[in-house]
Amino acid sequence: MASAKTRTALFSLDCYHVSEELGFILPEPLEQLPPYYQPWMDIARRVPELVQSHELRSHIDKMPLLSTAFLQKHRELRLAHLALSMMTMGYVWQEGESDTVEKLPSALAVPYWEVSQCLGLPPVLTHADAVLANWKKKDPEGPFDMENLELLFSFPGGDSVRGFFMVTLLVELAAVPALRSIPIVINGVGCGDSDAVASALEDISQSIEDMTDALKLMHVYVDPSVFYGVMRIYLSGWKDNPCMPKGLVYEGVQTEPMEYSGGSAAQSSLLHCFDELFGVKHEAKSGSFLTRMRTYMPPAHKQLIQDISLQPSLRSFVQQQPSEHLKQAFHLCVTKLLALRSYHINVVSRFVTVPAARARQLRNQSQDLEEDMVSRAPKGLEERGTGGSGIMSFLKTVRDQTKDTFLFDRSKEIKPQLM
Ligand code: HEM
Repeated sequence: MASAKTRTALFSLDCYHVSEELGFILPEPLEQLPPYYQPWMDIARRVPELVQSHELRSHIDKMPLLSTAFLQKHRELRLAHLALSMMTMGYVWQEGESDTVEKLPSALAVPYWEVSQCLGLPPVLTHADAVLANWKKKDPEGPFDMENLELLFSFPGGDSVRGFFMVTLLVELAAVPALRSIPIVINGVGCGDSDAVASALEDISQSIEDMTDALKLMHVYVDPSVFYGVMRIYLSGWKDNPCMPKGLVYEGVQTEPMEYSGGSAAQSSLLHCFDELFGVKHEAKSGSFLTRMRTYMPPAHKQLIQDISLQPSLRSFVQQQPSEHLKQAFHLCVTKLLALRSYHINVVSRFVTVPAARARQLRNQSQDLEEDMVSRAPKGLEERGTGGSGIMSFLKTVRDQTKDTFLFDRSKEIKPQLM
């Protein structure tokens, strides 16, 4: 039996807004705000059609300036942040990269800023909005799967938008067993129980493999040309973005422009948790991008990552213990994480690099560009992720740093599908 001292020191997920069943996913997101906020909801729900008819900006310009005082509960604030984010991205990118805006009007900017302050999120669309809080079950009693899930809000791009956000949601869901095992690993290290740690690490490695399998669904549900040519711009931000070099003025908040990165699954807390748990050390430039991405997460999730990083090192524990079983389990985790990152690079290549090359080729041939969706994609984003990173070099550096976490050089022996 654990002593009172060790019991009080046990690590648990209780205070980090992590759900037992859904992990970082917001459980049962609200679908409606109090009736006072109907003007927001009416516009936010129509973003795809209003962008396509070039009317979103004029609707938002006529919107009343509403008080945020009637938004109290966490789920209300999350829904408000999501709705305001969708409107903001649509407003900024309605005319593509060539005719962006310098200012967000105060009726949008002021409440957006206030809601963001309450939640500790930035005033831009984040992974926590578009994925974690943007879902409902068609049949509330039915399963949490592709057929039974739908979006609360969307962008132009039809089924591919749903596919992109929902597949990402399913990746989050696949990681829940891994999240649940993190306290078992930390507590096992704390009391020197190498069997418990090994078994929890095996569960984590299985869960990471399931994340990779879920990510494979991207190819089923998302059309790369629609992703690249139509919807990707709406995820883009106004930091490190050549289309908006000055950033964006939030009217009524501050006269100076502000810069924020767009939505990216680099803002998902999952891999940040695994990196801290396994002791993956990132190189300076990619590490600082990833650290900056943590400021785009709900504060409780960011805190969890931070607290995992403060625990005694799992990697050193595995090194010191004589158990071969433990070493194997740790290696399996790093191998699966490496395989996930390698597979993700494949996905990015298919959804960004290949369409970008095609768009360049079409431009050089100066063909009838309107014919092809990819050629309508913003040129400024060709080399960049929506989070603003220089894509491939960043992703490959992060993947290679993961390899350095092996206790000894097994990377050649294990042969994950590296590119
Ligand atoms: C079509 C699908 C996807 C594309 C095109 C894509 C693209 C990208 C890009 C361009 C980056 C670089 C950072 C940035 O500037 O945004 C990135 C980073 C990242 N993405 Fe994705 N992504 C996709 C799906 C996903 C999914 C479903 C996940 C899982 C939750 C994910 C997890 C990550 C992570 C964790 C990073 C940070 C780098 C790392 O830790 O390895 N991505 N992604």
